[in-house]
Amino acid sequence: MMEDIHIQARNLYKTYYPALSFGQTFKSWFAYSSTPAGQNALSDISLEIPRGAAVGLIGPNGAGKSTLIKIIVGVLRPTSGQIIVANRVPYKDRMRHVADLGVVFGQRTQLWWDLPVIDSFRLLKDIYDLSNNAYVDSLDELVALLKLEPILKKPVRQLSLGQRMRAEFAAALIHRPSLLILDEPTIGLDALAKQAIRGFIKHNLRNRGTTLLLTTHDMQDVEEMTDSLYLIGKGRILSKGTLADLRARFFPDRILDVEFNELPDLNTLPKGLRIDNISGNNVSFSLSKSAVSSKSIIPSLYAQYDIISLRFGYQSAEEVVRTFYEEHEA
Ligand SMILES: Nc1ncnc2c1ncn2[C@@H]1O[C@H](COP(=O)(O)OP(=O)(O)OP(=O)(O)O)[C@@H](O)[C@H]1O
Repeated sequence: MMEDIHIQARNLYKTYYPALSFGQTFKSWFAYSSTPAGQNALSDISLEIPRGAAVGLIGPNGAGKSTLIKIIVGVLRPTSGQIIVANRVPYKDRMRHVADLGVVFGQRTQLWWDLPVIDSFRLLKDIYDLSNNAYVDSLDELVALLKLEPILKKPVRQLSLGQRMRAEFAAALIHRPSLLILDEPTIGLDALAKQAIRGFIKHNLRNRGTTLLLTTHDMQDVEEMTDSLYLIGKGRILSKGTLADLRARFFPDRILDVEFNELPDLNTLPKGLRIDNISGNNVSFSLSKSAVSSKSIIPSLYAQYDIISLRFGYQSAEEVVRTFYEEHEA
């Protein structure tokens, strides 16, 4: 069976031209070359996102993520190339497009600032032209999942950022869209509020088949909410795949953190272990996957040393992505 592609971009370019003053515009009519130099925010972007996938778009500041999101949302038109979302061209068919789209921008609100939260939801009911039943079903579900009951009657301006973001998610999903776009959804949130958002996405949204597109600088977001990612730099797609692929490419070794009762003489380590870092009685080792199996290494370490705790891990997503961009720059 052919995969159902939800978002497809082919050879997208977006060039921003500087705004010209009247005088500059007038001059440009007579200049030999009348096209002002533009800046390519996107260069030759092609991607395919299957329905139901959860995809992260990551890249440094200015890489072009927001520009790409705006084209997918339909508020920007590409300079050239093709964008199709659910068989529609977003910027041409905006009414039908937004009816099936939810967006959460961490830095902006879509709620009415001075109104109680519930009034924003009622306004959205009218905007999306939802039936009473559809609205009540969806609202009840979102209020329960996002724990909104205590804040429904509060004006948005009185909410903490964590409360407001939960309300933003409800507003983005009240019409049960098939595509949810999140632009830095956890920015500025404390650890608990981040966890509430990530948990909601992982446990409640993913199993419904909603397609998720996420941009973030927070690699924990990527790790917990997405299955694959596109790495963008200077307006181009530099790589795509899973975090596990990327990790295997840059950090094939596993990490073993050991806390010793007393730092021992580590000259006669079991084969395949390499010391990465020593801090007090804690030692981080690299463990080359091909050389040793964790099953055999644990008993030999315990037999040889006085160990308090031992933990296997992987290089953090942050480190993996940082290394990718560093290598790419080099
Ligand atoms: N309206 C605009 N007019 C002119 N240039 C713009 C405009 N919007 C963005 N740009 C430029 O396009 C490039 C890509 O910007 P974009 O905002 O898409 O990047 P980003 O990856 O979202 O960055 P960030 O992580 O900082 O949000 C940048 O060089 C930016 O300066």
